[in-house]
Amino acid sequence: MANRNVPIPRRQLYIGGEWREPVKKNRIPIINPATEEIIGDIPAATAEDVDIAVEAARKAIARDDWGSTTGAKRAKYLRAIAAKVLEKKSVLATLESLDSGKTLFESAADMDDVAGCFEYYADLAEALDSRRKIPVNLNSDSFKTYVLREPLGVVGLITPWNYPLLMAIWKVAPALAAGCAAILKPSELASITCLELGEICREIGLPSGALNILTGLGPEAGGPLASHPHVDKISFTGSGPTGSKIMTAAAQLVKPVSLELGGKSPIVVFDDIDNLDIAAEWTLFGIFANTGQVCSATSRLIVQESIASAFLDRLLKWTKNIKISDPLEEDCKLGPVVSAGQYEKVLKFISNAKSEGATILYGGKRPQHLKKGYYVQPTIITDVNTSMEIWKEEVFGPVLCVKTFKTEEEAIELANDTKYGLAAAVMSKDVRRCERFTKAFQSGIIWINCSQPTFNQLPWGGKKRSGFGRDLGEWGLENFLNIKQVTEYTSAEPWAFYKSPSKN
Ligand SMILES: NC(=O)c1ccc[n+]([C@@H]2O[C@H](COP(=O)([O-])OP(=O)(O)OC[C@H]3O[C@@H](n4cnc5c(N)ncnc54)[C@H](O)[C@@H]3O)[C@@H](O)[C@H]2O)c1
Ligand SMILES: NCCCC=O
Ligand code: NA
Repeated sequence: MANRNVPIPRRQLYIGGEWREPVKKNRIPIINPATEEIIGDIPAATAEDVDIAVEAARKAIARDDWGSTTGAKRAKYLRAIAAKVLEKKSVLATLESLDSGKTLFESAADMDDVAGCFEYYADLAEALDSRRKIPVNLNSDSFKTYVLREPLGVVGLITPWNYPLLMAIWKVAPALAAGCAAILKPSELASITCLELGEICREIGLPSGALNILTGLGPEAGGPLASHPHVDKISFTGSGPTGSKIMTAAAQLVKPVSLELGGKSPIVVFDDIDNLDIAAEWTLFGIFANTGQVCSATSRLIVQESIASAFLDRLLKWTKNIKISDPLEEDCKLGPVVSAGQYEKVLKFISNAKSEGATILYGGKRPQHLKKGYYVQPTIITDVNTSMEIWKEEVFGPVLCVKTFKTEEEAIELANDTKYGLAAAVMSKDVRRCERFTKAFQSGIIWINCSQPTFNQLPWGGKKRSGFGRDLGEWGLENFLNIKQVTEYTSAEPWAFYKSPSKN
């Protein structure tokens, strides 16, 4: 077991490069979901703190050391942050697990991803210097034109708890690479590592106000950020209902938003797969990794009827082998869900499925050997029909529902039978068929013969009610850039649209 006695730092809000007590001095308890114990507290920002942070960010934009630096200089800061994250990886990973219930293995992998994401956007920040001003040839003797890419300004980043630091960094790294000044509002359910990012920024000497971190409740801290007149954009990751509120607030000021929301993603398994075990493992990884609290979790298994029984049999064998324990224990593969609220919500989805007539093939309860903590067994549900809640709604927990199909057409129809459109997976050795599914799936992310692998270079986001806009890749950087066209009249001749008064 890793050292669970890692002290939980008592931090304040990180504003203008320093720690600052919230104006109203309120704090929110930190709960370890594995023990249900209070292990510390975080500051609770309100509208007053948002105002102070926005002012600090505006000053940073106006200063030479941030707003008008080169991408190459900003890249140095990003690389310094990446190096510090790696230096502190073990403590950060432990804190992430204590706060969110994520297995230590996954938390450590997240820290590598966090550092990799800063490195990736450092490369893009450097490359931006040569793309900052692009001439556009009009074949005109009278006009010279070019297009500028400039930082968008002050940006608000509102993020969820499922990958507490990683989801924040998917926005922080490109925002800083672009030269914006950012205000990060992480989830009140898991904010520790985001506050530690503040300490890292302080240690590496990030110019003050370039990144500000306001922990606090959604409506109290996130709400005023979304509706602030001097915040130029909101980039949000979280649930659909909150996304809708943020879009409504932003709409009042015609403020741009990007929304990364939930999903109910399908994984379609065909009978031509060579190896049932390989497909079974990907299927389980697609829904039980991070205890199913993944926006892109492939939570609907659509399996060809001819192999359904054999495949379910294999899934059960693999599922029974998953170690469920305190996330800091070695080889733990399934920790608790994040909070009491999430625990109740997941169990309610399972009991509703049962009362609607579905069969709980495996799991569905608290594991018997764990008396405390928000643990839910990995759960597989069969006899599902398309009108059931469990087929339609995002559970955000370790719950897989299963349907069978006979034909390819039927599989596509079932896969797209959702209001969401984040991700979709197909398992088949038929290359042409995989191409047909790639085209037919109504989603932003397609996995072929796998589920969930995620790379910094690739765009991340969905369609339908999974939101719009893209994080990651070059698209993630474009989110934070203003495109400005510049047109110069270069002719010595008059424009001659009006009759010249000197000719009267
Ligand atoms: N598409 C993606 O990339 C992606 C990634 C991770 C999570 N998610 C989604 O996130 C959801 C789970 O995360 P969650 O429970 O933290 O979501 P949530 O919507 O409850 O909270 C997300 C963030 O919004 C803040 N917030 C809440 N109410 C607010 C308000 N009125 N105004 C401004 N901010 C407010 C919260 O404090 C938190 O920081 C799931 O639906 C999941 O699918 C999506
Ligand atoms: N692999 C990272 C997925 C992020 C969404 O929840
Ligand atoms: Na917590």
